[in-house]
This record gives sequence, C-alpha cells and structure tokens, in this order.
Amino acid sequence: MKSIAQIAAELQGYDPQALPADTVGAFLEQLVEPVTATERVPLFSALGRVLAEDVVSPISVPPHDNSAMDGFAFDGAQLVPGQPLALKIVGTALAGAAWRGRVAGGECVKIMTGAVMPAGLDTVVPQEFTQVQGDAVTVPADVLKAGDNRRFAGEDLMAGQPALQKGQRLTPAALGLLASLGLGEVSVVRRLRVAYFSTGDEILSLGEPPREGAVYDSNRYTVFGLLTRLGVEVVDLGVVKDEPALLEAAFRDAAARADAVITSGGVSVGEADHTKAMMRQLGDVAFWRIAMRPGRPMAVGRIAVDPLQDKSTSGACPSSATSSQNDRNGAILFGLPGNPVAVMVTFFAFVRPALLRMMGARAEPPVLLRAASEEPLRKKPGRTEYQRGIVAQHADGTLSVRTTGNQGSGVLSSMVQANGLIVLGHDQGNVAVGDQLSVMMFEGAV
Ligand SMILES: Nc1nc2c(c(=O)[nH]1)N[C@H]1C(S)=C(S)[C@@H](COP(=O)(O)OP(=O)(O)OC[C@H]3O[C@@H](n4cnc5c(N)ncnc54)[C@H](O)[C@@H]3O)O[C@H]1N2
Ligand code: MOO
Repeated sequence: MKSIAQIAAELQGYDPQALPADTVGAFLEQLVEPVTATERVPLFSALGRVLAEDVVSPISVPPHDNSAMDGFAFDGAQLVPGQPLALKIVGTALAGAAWRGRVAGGECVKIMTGAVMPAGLDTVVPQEFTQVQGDAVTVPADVLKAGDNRRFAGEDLMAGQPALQKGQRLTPAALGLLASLGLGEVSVVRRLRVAYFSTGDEILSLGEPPREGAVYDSNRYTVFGLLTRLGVEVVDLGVVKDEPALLEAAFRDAAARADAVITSGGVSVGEADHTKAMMRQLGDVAFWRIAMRPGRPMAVGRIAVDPLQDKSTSGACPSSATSSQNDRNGAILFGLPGNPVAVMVTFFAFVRPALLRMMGARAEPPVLLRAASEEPLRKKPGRTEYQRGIVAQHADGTLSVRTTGNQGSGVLSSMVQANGLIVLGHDQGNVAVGDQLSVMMFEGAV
C-alpha cells in the first residue's frame, strides 16, 4: 500500500495546485485496489455484480446441430443448380426430442426450429419456400444451398472454451449466457460499500423548513442515484454540520462501515470549514486544485480504520462469502466539491472509474461520441472542461451537439436537460461551429 506522498513522488509533473485531469486518473489507479473477498450468488441476485473468476463452458451451446427454421430437413448434396428437388416426407422432428429414423436419398423430415438435425441431413428448406401435397414436397430451384438453415453444435459456446472473463460486470445478456450453460449460481466479488455524507451548515435535510441562506441537500440524492446505478451498497450518513466533533464521528463511522467514503462540500478555501482539518487529522489526504471545470477543488486519500471497529463486512455478506475480512487497507476518501454539478462531473471523471477498480471490474473507458458543435464555445487551453451537452441525431445520421446554456456549477437543472458531457481536453482552445467534439453520453453511466 503506497502513501499519498509516495504516489505523488512517482507521478511525473505532479502539482497538487494545478493537477491535470489525466494525472488524477493515474493517481487514483495507484491509490485504490480491488477488494478480494468473493461470494457465490444465484443468477437472480447477480445483475451488475463483478465476476470473481473466469467461467469456462461446461457444455456446448447449442448442444447439438439443429434447425434454424420450421421446414424440411434433407441432404443438401441432392441440390442441382437450376432444378427443383422433389422429396418425400418420412417423419417429423420436433424440438425437444431427437428423431431417430433413417432417411434415404429423395426423402426429407419435417422439422421444427430448434429440433435436432436427423443423422446425415445438413440442410433445411423453410416451409414457406415449398409446395406440399400429401407427403410430397417440392423445393423450387435455386432458393437455397447445401448447409443452409442448420445451426452447428457449439456455435454459440463450445464446451471447455472461456465464456466470460473475471472482472466482467454481469449484464442481462451475461446472466442469460450463464443460464444457457446450466449454471444457477456464479462467483462474484463481494459488493463494495460506499458511505456518503453532505457537509455544510447551510445544507437543509428534506423535511426541514426553509430558512434564509440555506439550501436543500441535493447532492445526497444525486450521489445515491449514481452509486446505486453502479451497483454498490450505499451507506447514507445524511447531512453533517460543520462542527469538529460531529465531523469526526461521521468520518470514523463512515470509514468503519465502508470501503470508500464520499463527502461533498468543504474542500475549497472558505472559512469556518472544519471538513478539511478533520480529513487531515484522520487520514492520509491530498488536497488538490484540478485543472478542470467544474470540479476544481477535491480531496483524496485514505482514512485509517481501527481493526476492532471495522464494520465494513460483518453482517453485510451472506455466510457463503469465501473471505470477508481484511481485504482493505483503510477507507478511500473522495472529498468532492460542494457545487452540485461539480459533484456529478468529478464522480464521472474520477470516482466512478476508481470505484469500478475497487469492485474488481475490468477497466472500461467510456465510449465517447463525436458530434459537430452547433455553436462557438470559449475555452482556455490548460484545463479540461466538461460542458453539459444535448446531442441530436439528424435525418442523415450525423450527430450535432449544443450546450444547455448557463454552465454554472450550481445549475443542476443543466444536468437534467443534458444527455451527455462535452469533454473539452486540456490543450483545446476555442471551438468554432462545426468542430467535432467528444461527448461522454450519460446512457449507461448516469
Ligand atoms: N476563493 C475561492 N473560492 C472558491 C474556489 C476557489 O478556488 N477559490 N473554488 C470554487 C469552486 S470551483 C467550488 S466547486 C466551490 C467548492 O467549495 P466547497 O467544496 O468548499 O463547497 P461549499 O463551499 O461547501 O459549497 C459550494 C456550493 O455548493 C453548495 N452545496 C454544498 N453542498 C451541497 C449539497 N449537499 N446540496 C446542494 N448544494 C450544496 C453550497 O451551498 C455552495 O453554494 O468553491 C468555490 N469557491
Ligand atoms: O469547479 Mo467548482 O467545482 O466549479 O464548482
């Protein structure tokens, strides 16, 4: 486990007062480690979980050569170009049971989609292509070739071949694939637990009456949504007032109960701010000014946990967990800036990839779209900007993007209007109409 100072010393061009966004990613990759405990869960509980081991196909799927169509199976060697083929029906092969009769030249078997191909037959003519009279079938000339409409055993998955890889997040398709292999349970990395609290004397909890100078706590709900979508267990610690004793209790409780602690507020340079002091006192923490907008101030580090107090896994995992203790070294701290848009942007840019790494998931850099700017944008080189964008698709298939207007980092409604974040890179200057821009789409991430 490397200290903040060690990681910083090894990173080229590390300047905590003007940290390029790329360097933050590199720093966090050094800071966080995947948790190692695993458990077996039934498929219905596995959606979004991270596979703890490679899955090798115990069987071939499909298990036998079978028909892709309802029609007539025959030996395709009898097809002659330019000539129809007359066949006699000698049986019916239904899905679910193999048809065991013998088929001679000039004969065929009526077959249903998914039914096992009778021995010696390799071609299926769909029934709508044919003329049938009693037990006589005519295959018109040139409607198909030998081998058509036959699905091979193992063409989806072959027994003994890798089907899914460790670190894969289980999607609906992956659940179906595991089921197709006959596997009812799967070994996954234990769920990550992430604690969150909002800080600030001006922050009202829902239900409190409005008062002058105060705002309702929106960050807690946004972060809850972001974390839930990510598939982690959320430990909600509410709003914590800017008092040292309350903050200390909240940090200690959060670090004891969770693998990572996310806070919002109190990381800038304002007065009457005990949050930073408490982070410094309880942990090994770096305070940054990142060369980006929004999301400039941010604190990152590790809060030590007294092993006797460690409640992060006790009672959290079912008894099937193969190991639930000692798979972490303190709780990782993400001290996010208070502004609601800055919270979301720093989450997408830094926290989400770091949490995925802690969850044991394979790195999946977001796929960025390219879209033509509908408007000129002012942009200073030397910092990364994330502007809220609305991407539109045109009749000819091309994409364009416009901003949501006011880009203030307190304007949360802009995040609701937007369907993605326009990423203006560190060295990018002003943007002209028609310039191609990269957009990180929310679909899948938000
Ligand atoms: N002199 C400077 N002032 C500021 C700087 C700076 O570099 N020099 N940076 C600005 C930037 S950028 C940001 S972002 C903020 C970050 O400040 P803090 O992290 O200390 O956050 P607060 O001051 O507590 O809050 C900022 C803003 O966000 C509102 N807020 C906070 N928590 C919530 C919440 N849970 N729900 C809704 N809204 C919240 C809060 O009321 C403030 O309006 O500092 C700038 N200043
Ligand atoms: O960058 Mo602050 O994080 O603008 O709101």
